[in-house]
Amino acid sequence: ITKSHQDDNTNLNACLDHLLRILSRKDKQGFFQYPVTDQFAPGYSTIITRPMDFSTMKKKISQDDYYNIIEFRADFELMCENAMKYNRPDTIYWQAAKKLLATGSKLMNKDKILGFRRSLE
Ligand SMILES: COc1ccc(C(=O)NC2CCC2)cc1-c1cc(C(C)=O)n2cccnc12
Repeated sequence: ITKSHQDDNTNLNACLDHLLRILSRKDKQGFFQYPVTDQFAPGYSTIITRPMDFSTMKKKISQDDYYNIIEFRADFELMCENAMKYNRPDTIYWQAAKKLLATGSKLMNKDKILGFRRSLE
């Protein structure tokens, strides 16, 4: 019997929720939990055209917005790259983003993703 589209998404969403929890736990200071506001970061919305944060990624999972793990990883990388673009290398935000990006790359490297996909079949 063929699996319904909904089944596929349920497995994928369970996978993505798991990845989000692991990555989110690394952000102990909460710098990536919510959208950055211009109030805290002057000029942020003009410098960063595609903002991303963990709460937005969580909402996208619940709305079935991610077709696969690659799309989820792209949003994660966007979130880290935004922080390394807006903030200078000597800031706590730039350094936190770099560390987070390294964790994500290990967690979602090509082989791991292949393994995930096989487990979804
Ligand atoms: C949701 O975003 C945040 C939430 C809380 C904090 C925060 O607790 N900042 C205090 C630590 C020194 C002030 C910072 C941020 C924050 C993230 C960021 C990012 C991710 O660029 N940021 C940049 C400039 C100024 N503040 C921030």
